[in-house]
Amino acid sequence: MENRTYSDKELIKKFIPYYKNYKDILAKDLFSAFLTTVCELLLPILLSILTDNASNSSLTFDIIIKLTLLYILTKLVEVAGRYFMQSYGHIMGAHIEKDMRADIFKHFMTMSTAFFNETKIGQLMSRMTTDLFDITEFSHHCPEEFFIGFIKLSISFIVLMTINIQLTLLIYIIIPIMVYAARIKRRAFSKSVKSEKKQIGEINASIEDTLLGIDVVKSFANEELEKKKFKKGNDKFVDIKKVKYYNMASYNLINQLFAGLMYGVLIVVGGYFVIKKSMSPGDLVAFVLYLNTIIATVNRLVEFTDQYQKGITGIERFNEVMNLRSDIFDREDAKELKNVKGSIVFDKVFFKYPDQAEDDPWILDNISFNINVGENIALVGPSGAGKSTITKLIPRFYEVNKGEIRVDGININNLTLESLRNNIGIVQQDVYLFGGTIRENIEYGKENTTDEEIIEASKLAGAYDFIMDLPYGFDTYIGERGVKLSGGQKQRISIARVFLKNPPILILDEATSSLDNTSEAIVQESLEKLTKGRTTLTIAHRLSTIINADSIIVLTEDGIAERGSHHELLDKKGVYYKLYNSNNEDLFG
Ligand SMILES: Nc1ncnc2c1ncn2[C@@H]1O[C@H](COP(=O)(O)OP(=O)(O)OP(=O)(O)O)[C@@H](O)[C@H]1O
Repeated sequence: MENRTYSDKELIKKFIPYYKNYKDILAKDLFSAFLTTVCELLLPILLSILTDNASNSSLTFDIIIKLTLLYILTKLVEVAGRYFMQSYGHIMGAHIEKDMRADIFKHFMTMSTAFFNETKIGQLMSRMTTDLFDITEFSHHCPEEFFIGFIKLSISFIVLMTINIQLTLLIYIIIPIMVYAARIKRRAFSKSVKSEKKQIGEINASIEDTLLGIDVVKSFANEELEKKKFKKGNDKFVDIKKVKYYNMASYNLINQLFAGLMYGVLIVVGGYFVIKKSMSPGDLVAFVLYLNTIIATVNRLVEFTDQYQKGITGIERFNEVMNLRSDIFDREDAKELKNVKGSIVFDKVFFKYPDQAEDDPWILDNISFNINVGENIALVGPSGAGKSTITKLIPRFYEVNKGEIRVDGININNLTLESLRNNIGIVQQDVYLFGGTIRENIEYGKENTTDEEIIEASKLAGAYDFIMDLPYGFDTYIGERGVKLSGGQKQRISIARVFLKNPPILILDEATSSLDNTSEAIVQESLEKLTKGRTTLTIAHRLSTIINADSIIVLTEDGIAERGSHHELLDKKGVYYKLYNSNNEDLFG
């Protein structure tokens, strides 16, 4: 928890608004906690009365019956209070967890592509599960534990003070020393628990790494080396465990020593006061029972510091995520892109990815070109030249560093992201389909679609026939819960999505080799239909696409080398001609 931006107090202050909608549940939770605790604290008094009557030989059945009835009553209230406390506390926690999860999800949706490229999805998932769980537990246990602890220690103090001031003060002086010593050991214990978890994580990661790369291990006959590497981590695990258990044992030792000390004081000093008749035997019994409660409360509070720390760390990490601001957002005076025709201009564009160092060369270095309305452009060039980068800049997944990109003559930075992206259709090589039905995946292209529209779009995409052959047609589940689709089938579903969206601008990333010949032909046919009447930029790998394009842009690492039709470029006898004739596959990425 070193180098923290916010103190515990500031973090708790930021967290408190989450209780706002659940004040009534919190009040009920704490009231139940209060009832339970007070009832628990009544038991020593009942036993003290019983002992005093017994030692005075004044115990009667009448007293026993009254004490028993009182005991039953307090026990019933105590049990009921605990029941309500547990229910209300956890229900409030669940509400808070739901609200925080909704907030973090909403926030993720505002983040840019760069954020998701730079952040591991696993880490984000952990924030949505582990951190939120810790915060939920904190949200009700923290008020409950501190409230109960406070009531128990203060009521015990008041009751014991009315019995014997000196003895009470003697015991209460020992408590802070006990808390101090116990906390030191508890912290050391918690630290070793963390190291243990980290080590387990490392061991698991190393097993996973070796098993995933088992072919490489075997081909280098490196099994022994892997075993040695693994043994090191596995041995370290035992060393960490040793420290953990020593710390755990010392923590218990300290607790027992101090408890022993307090009981010792009670026997010696309490016994003395009983002999001196300034305390009755019943008072001594009350002291013993209250001391039990005090020690248990102190231990619980010290142990609760672990959960408290976890909760605070969770809140801190939650806060960190919520404080992240997307670097791509709508400008204050952003305009809607309406009635789009579809011309695209790159005007002296310089670009570097956000995670690149300042002195790294530009990925796009002063790139200028224009695509007229309805034109079909093929982008070709060697791998790494920046073809995909160009296509990511048009929907503003990243923003240019210098220069500007204009759609219909308007700088895209001055448009709302939603209106810009609504007018661009993207078909990627690697199609991602969401869990759910085929219909849901196609509908993703447009809200409130009719069955006719979905059927029409899938027919245009060449997907209708294979969908109808599936067990439940459009209602067939895909992915883990349902059928597995081939690469070509997935492509066609993603094309159907774009048909439904019907955008004036298209960006296509042509598949290189993942499709078999038949699928490729169908996909190609659907794509040709899709591009009709739309401004299209295709990262082209196939000669047929390149030849059919209105114009070819040849991108190399030094920028745009040439532009023209296939025949023009061949006639020019420049870069394209050389690459084409040398049959260099890199020409097409
Ligand atoms: N998210 C990123 N962060 C940093 N650098 C990146 C990122 N994505 C791509 N690059 C780099 O930008 C350069 C251009 O990559 P890009 O993917 O645009 O090339 P490409 O021409 O499409 O290549 P290919 O045909 O292999 O897909 C490469 O050097 C690549 O390493």
